[in-house]
Amino acid sequence: MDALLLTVFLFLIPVFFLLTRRKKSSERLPPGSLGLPIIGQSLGLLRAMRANTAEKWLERRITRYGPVSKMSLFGKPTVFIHGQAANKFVFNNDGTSFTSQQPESTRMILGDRNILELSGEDHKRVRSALMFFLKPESLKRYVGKMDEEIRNHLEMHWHGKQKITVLPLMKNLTFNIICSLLFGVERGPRRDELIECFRQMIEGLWSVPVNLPFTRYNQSLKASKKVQKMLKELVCEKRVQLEQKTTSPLQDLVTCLLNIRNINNEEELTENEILHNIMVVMVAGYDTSSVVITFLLRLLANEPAIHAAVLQEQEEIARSKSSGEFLTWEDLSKMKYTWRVTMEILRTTPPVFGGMRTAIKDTEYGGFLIPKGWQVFWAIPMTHNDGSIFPEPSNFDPSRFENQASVPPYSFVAFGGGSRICPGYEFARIEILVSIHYMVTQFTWKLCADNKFSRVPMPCFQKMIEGMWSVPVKLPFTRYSQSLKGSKRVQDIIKDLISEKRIELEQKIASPLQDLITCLLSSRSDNNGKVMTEKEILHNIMLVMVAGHDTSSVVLTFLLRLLANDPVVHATLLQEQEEIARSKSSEELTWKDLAKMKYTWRVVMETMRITPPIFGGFRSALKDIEFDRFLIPKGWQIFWAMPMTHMDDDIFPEPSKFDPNRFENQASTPPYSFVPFGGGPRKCPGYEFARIEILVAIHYMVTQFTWKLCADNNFSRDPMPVPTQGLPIKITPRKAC
Ligand code: HEM
Repeated sequence: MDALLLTVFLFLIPVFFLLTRRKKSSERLPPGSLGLPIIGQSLGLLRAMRANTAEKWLERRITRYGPVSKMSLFGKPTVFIHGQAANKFVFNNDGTSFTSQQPESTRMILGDRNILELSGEDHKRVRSALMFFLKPESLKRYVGKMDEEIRNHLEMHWHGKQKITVLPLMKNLTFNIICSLLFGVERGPRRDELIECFRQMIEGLWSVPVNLPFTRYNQSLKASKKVQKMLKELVCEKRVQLEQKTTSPLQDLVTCLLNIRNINNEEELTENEILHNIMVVMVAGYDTSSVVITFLLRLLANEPAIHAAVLQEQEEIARSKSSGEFLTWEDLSKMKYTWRVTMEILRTTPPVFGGMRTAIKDTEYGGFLIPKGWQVFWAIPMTHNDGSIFPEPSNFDPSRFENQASVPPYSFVAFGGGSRICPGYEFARIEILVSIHYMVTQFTWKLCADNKFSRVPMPCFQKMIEGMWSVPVKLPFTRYSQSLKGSKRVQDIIKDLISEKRIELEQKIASPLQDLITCLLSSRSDNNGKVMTEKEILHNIMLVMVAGHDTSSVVLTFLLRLLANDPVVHATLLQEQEEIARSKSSEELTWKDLAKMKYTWRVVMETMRITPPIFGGFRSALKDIEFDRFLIPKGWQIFWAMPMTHMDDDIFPEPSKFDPNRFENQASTPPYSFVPFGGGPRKCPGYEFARIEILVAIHYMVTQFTWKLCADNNFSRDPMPVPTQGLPIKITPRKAC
């Protein structure tokens, strides 16, 4: 018995110490809550990012819990730290206390030998190989090449255009620069294919890693395989060229990496390391500089004084060059004011919000424990908006970077710091400065739409639409679930809009007929004088958005396809539209002009007969009904399909023939036969709206452009009819627009 007691006692001693030690550690854990299992605070942070209030969200936590707090992000316990000292702590302890932390999806898509996954000696080796190309001494010789790419971009996408959308164009520009300088892939089909696959690949980079046929992650993995295959071929070609001395080791990043040798004269990086790091550089260089240039253009449109000062600096440089001469490294060093403006953009809207590290051992910060395996989250804006470092931080003031030495260390961290500081800094600087040089000296611009921004890569409305016709399985990775999330965001935005409009109506700043929302807010029921509820307005606005979005766009797409394939119809339609155009000076089209577009509308009708955007619809039987001697029981669905009537040769002889003239005498079309807009009390109320938008759009398209189809002509139903390749066309302006 004594022996038993002694054994139990001896067993309990370590357990006691373990428990008390654990208790002490947990007492030293930072304050805060880990929230719900798995979800934690992830949704809150993501929602705040989308609403562009992530800084405020974090500030609220700081007010509540102090400078160091715990939370749970993306399924892992996390310690949030911020400020200059926190930045220093994270940057200086990389490799000793922390390791870089990427989501599983990133590792699988970009490859496990990419620099973000590496630590210690491997990280140093790969980084110094990348830096061999990305250091200023090497990059100096590529300014001219960058210049050529940017001028080309402006020639193709800016000149001759009245309106452009900046962000997608800037992404296109930065990708083209990467292709040219980093991979030596010149313009042409190979570059186009690479761009397409790359876009698909990055879609799923931050997605939930569930590899099922319909997930984004799965699509992204497939695209990543294609990109890797293409890059592998490229690496092989470059290797042969280097061996045959038909290319120089300094030609581009790939040749540079292949040429670096270790002490045994073997390639310093393995094939996988080269591949995975080319991929990471593609991703890192694509989204960052493009965002900075976009925000610079927005700022220059809003701030005439800053624009004037940038222009003056750039014009002086332009005057010192002969026509067609490329910018040089020396020219860039003269762009001091422009770079200060860029730094202030990077301070106020850093493209990278912050980063994550994983603790590789128990570590202490600010008197609290960061347990081994936990994440550390550091956020750049918290330092950039610190008034003790940058006085009046919400003022946009480039002069704060006049004396850069006066900016305290670890305070301006848009490019990170320490051993993982962004190696693309100089590359980004060149592309931003050269782009701005040509943009300000060759163009002026004004903003068309609103100025707001959020931190979401995907437009939420598009996401909502994508899931409309999906199977309603609410799991985190399904289209349906993405769509529900998109819908929530859209609802939030519309709710805000309704509130704003309600105030504007009350204050009589807006008229009841201003738009659909003001109209619905002002409307009263004929029967009882009741107004619509907030929910009714919200849900019906959403419905109108969906109903009006996919339908007219599909009709216009199929019209363009038809007009490219049928020269006779095109010529007749063009003649009608040109007559109308000739009767006008530069004024806008009117209701009367639309009434003259008789032949065009017949073409539209025939397009909708053959390819109705809506396939059909469902009704639910409220009671047992009989149709054609059969019973449709109460509660059953009725499915009616439009094409069956539109293709009925008793009604439309030779139904597969495209013949707009069958609508010459519309009264001759039997009732209930041509039903693209439905019929009865539920007939589409957007009929006239669609008519106007289609006719106005087609008027300007045919009078200003000619076009040819590039790819195949097939289409499928998703459930709307969609050309399988989105209908790429080659357009040529007919006359100066
Ligand atoms: C304005 C443009 C850019 C900004 C603001 C930016 C920002 C950053 C930041 C903050 C980090 C560190 C993240 C961390 O420590 O967790 C980083 C890392 C990195 N950046 Fe950039 N970046 C920019 C452009 C580029 C370009 C053009 C390239 C490539 C040509 C590039 C390649 C990389 C790579 C490879 C890393 C990982 C470095 C490592 O782990 O050692 N970046 N960037």
